[in-house]
Amino acid sequence: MDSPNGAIPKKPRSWSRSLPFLTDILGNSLSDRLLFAVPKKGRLHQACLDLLHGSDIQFHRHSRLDIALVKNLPIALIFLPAADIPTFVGEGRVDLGITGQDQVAEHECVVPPTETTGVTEVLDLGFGKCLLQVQVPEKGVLAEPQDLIGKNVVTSFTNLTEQYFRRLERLLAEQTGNAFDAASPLKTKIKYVGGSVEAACALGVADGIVDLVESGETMRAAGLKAISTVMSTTAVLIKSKHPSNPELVDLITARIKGVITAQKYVLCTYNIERTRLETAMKITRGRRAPTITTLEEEGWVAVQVMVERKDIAVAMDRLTAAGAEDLMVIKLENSRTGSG
Ligand SMILES: Nc1ncnc2c1ncn2[C@@H]1O[C@H](COP(=O)(O)OP(=O)(O)OP(=O)(O)O)[C@@H](O)[C@H]1O
Ligand SMILES: O=P(O)(O)OC[C@H]1O[C@H](OP(=O)(O)OP(=O)(O)O)[C@H](O)[C@@H]1O
Repeated sequence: MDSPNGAIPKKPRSWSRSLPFLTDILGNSLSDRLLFAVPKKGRLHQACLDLLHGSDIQFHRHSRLDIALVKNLPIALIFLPAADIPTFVGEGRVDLGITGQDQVAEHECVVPPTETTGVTEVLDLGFGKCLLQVQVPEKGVLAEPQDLIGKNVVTSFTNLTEQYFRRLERLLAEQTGNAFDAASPLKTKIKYVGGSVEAACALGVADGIVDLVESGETMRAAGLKAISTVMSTTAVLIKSKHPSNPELVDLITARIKGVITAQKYVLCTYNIERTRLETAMKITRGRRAPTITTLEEEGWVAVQVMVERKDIAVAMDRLTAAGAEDLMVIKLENSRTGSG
C-alpha cells in the first residue's frame, strides 16, 4: 500500500452515506437536532451504549441505519467508525462525539486544528485505556525502535507512526552529525492494514508493528514484545469548535460526567465510636467530606462517604481494623457533583 511519492495512503472511509441522503430518508427530522457521533462497532461501542443508557438518552436504532433519533431530547445519534469521528466533529458537521485520543491524534497529524476547526476534548471517559506501542518479534534481533529505521513497519495508525519515525530519524541524524532532509521520504517504510496488525510480522509483511496494547495478550500470543510507547490513550467526549446548541452540549456533558463518576465511586456507610472517628476519616476522606450523623446510641456516629471503587476492599479492611461496624457499600446509579 505504499504510495510512490512516499506519502501515507489515506484510510478507506467506510461511512459512505452522507448526511443530506440521511436527511432525505428522515424528512426534516435532523434539522434542529444536535448531532452526536458514537462508534458503530469495535472496542468502544458497548461502553458508549451503556453511557447513553445511563445518561437517559433514549433511542431506537433501525437495523442497517447509522442514524437514530433520540426520543426524549433534540439529539440525533450518528453511528460511525471510531477512526472517522474526529473528521466529522473537526469539520463541525457533527457537534459531539466519542472516540479514542489515539484517533484524535492520528487525525490531527494530517489536519492540524485551527481556531475554528478541529475538536475540543470535553471529558476523559476512563474506558478504552490502552497504549499505542512499537512491537517487534520476541525472538528476533531487533531490540530498539531505531533498529526499525529503513525496515517495514505495519500499522493502522500510519500518520502517528510516520510522525514517530520522522522524529526518530531526525534525532539519529543529529546524533551522528548527518544532515536530515525533512522533505525527503522516510527511510522507514510504513504500510497500512485495517486490523489484525499483529499477524504482519509472522506473515513476513513487517519487521515491526505499531499497534494498541491493553492486556498484552494479543501481543504475547503473536510472539511480539513492546520496545517503545508512541502514546497512551483513553476514550474521550469531543465537541466541535462551534456546536449548534452549546447549552445541550453542556447538559449532555453533565449527564455523562454523572454516569462516569457513579461508575468510579461507591457509597460506603458505617457506624463507629466518635472517639475513633478521626482515624476512620483518614482512611475514607470522601470527595468533599464525609457526612457524619449522630446515632441514638451514646457516643456512636454513622458515616456516609464516597470511596473510589478500586480502593473499597482495602478501605473496608482498614475501617474494620479501626473499629468501624455495620459497613455497607452501595453502588451508585448516577450522580451530580460540584467539581466533577
Ligand atoms: N484492546 C483495546 N483495549 C482498549 N481500547 C481499545 C483496544 N483496542 C482499541 N481500543 C480503542 O478503541 C478504538 C477503536 O478501536 P477498534 O479496533 O475497536 O475499532 P474499529 O477498528 O472500529 O473496530 P474493529 O476492530 O472491530 O473493526 C481505538 O482507537 C482505541 O481508542
Ligand atoms: O492487549 P490486548 O488486550 O490483547 O488488546 C490489543 C488488541 O486489541 C485491538 O484489536 P481488536 O481486538 O480490537 O481487533 P483488530 O485487531 O481487528 O483491530 C488491538 O489492535 C490489539 O490487536
